[in-house]
Amino acid sequence: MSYETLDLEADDRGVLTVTLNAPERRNALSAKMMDELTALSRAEGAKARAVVLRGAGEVFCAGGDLTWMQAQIRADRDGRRAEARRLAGMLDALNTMPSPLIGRVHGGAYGGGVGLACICDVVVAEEATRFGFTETRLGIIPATISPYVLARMGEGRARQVFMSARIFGAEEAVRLGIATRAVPEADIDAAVEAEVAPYLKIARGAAARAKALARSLGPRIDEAVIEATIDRLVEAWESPEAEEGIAAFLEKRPARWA
Ligand SMILES: C/C(=C\C(=O)SCCNC(=O)CCNC(=O)[C@H](O)C(C)(C)COP(=O)(O)OP(=O)(O)OC[C@H]1O[C@@H](n2cnc3c(N)ncnc32)[C@H](O)[C@@H]1OP(=O)(O)O)CC(=O)O
Repeated sequence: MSYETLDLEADDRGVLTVTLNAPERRNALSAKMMDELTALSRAEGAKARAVVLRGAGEVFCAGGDLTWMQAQIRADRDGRRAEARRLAGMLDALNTMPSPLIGRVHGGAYGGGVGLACICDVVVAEEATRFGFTETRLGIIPATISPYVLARMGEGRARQVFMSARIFGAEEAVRLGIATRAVPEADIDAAVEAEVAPYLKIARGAAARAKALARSLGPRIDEAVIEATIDRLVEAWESPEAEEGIAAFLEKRPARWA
């Protein structure tokens, strides 16, 4: 399959490196990129011995594409639900992909970008990376990503970072359980390679079953939970705060809150 928004590079060990490739928009998750990540997780990604996920340009991923979100605010309810389901479906497809998923995170990860990191089995972050659940600055909430985030950090810490939308560094991301380790910029590729290495020596089927077992025994992320997050995102898009917050970002001005 060919991809417009992803660059794929497979090596002879079965390691597939997937690069989010829309650097001019800071790798924001457009509808096209979501569909391609879903397709990849069921095709090449599912067959790889390990998948490394990274971003082109200055940041790993700026989260959901806010021009796409603004279009949902202006769409009808059925359209909004379908698009929220597109995002939730992509997160579920990646989360249930049997192959080990190793995140190589640099520069910044915001909103859905942190959500992607939370779906990875291992995350190596550059020390200078900035993280943030910035949704409440935009008048929306971390909705479809929230089950994966809660699985990493628990309710108490999620409340703090979700509600405040504060930006934090890579060391704190490690403490919160988002990243496995933080390394200097010069060491990141070697660190990713060190994280990939164990997966080249183990039985792939057993590793996939271990991943599925951990998922089934961890916090419940089933169809009902995913549907509830879709409802919450649709509700968020329907609020006047979303209209103002997203417009303010796209118009490069401070939001005017009531
Ligand atoms: C998944 C769910 C929710 C979300 O994910 S909501 C989105 C959360 N993300 C953010 O709040 C990040 C928004 N972006 C930024 O804060 C900054 O762009 C940056 C990532 C810190 C990078 O800053 P920098 O100064 O390097 O670059 P610019 O701001 O000038 O951006 C360049 C260019 O890219 C456009 N852009 C950036 N981010 C997005 C985005 N998320 N969506 C659309 N477009 C984006 C930006 O507008 C600039 O475009 P120009 O046309 O060049 O001006 C919900 C759930 O959980 O369900």
